[in-house]
Amino acid sequence: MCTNHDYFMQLAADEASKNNKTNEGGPFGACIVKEGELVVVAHNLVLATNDPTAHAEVSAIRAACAKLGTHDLSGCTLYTSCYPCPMCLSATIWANIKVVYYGNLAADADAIGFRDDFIYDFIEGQAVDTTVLQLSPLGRDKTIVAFNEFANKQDKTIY
Ligand SMILES: Nc1ccnc(=O)[nH]1
Repeated sequence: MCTNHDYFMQLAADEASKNNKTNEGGPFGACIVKEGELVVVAHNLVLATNDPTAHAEVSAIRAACAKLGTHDLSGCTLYTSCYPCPMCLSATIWANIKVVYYGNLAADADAIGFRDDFIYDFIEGQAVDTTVLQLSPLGRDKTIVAFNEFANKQDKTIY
């Protein structure tokens, strides 16, 4: 069991290292495992795809969902070379992944120039630089319409 854990984390770590040679994105790798079997290995693709959301974990979730043909990764385990950023943590929860193993800490990512820690601070209202994002309410009377329709919809899917 311990051997498998080490094996899957090594896959994630090697995938992260690859990016230092190919420059497809930051040094982050991840893999998703189901019932002890590898589903996908993925790495950060932010630079290769011009997609700021293409973190290793999101890329792994997208690939696993495509491969398994579902939006629901219940029963899957995520191994990631770094503690997930808030976006990836949310994506993990949305995907119903319940078990995550991480290698590096958010502080380790901060130490090499990534803003993981900063975003956590921002969400907690503790960021020093609050000019990074202006977040204002607007037009709820317009937007609530679709929510009211959904509330009354008979054939809805909740995820
Ligand atoms: N934890 C992470 C931070 C930034 N990029 C990633 O792919 N992963």
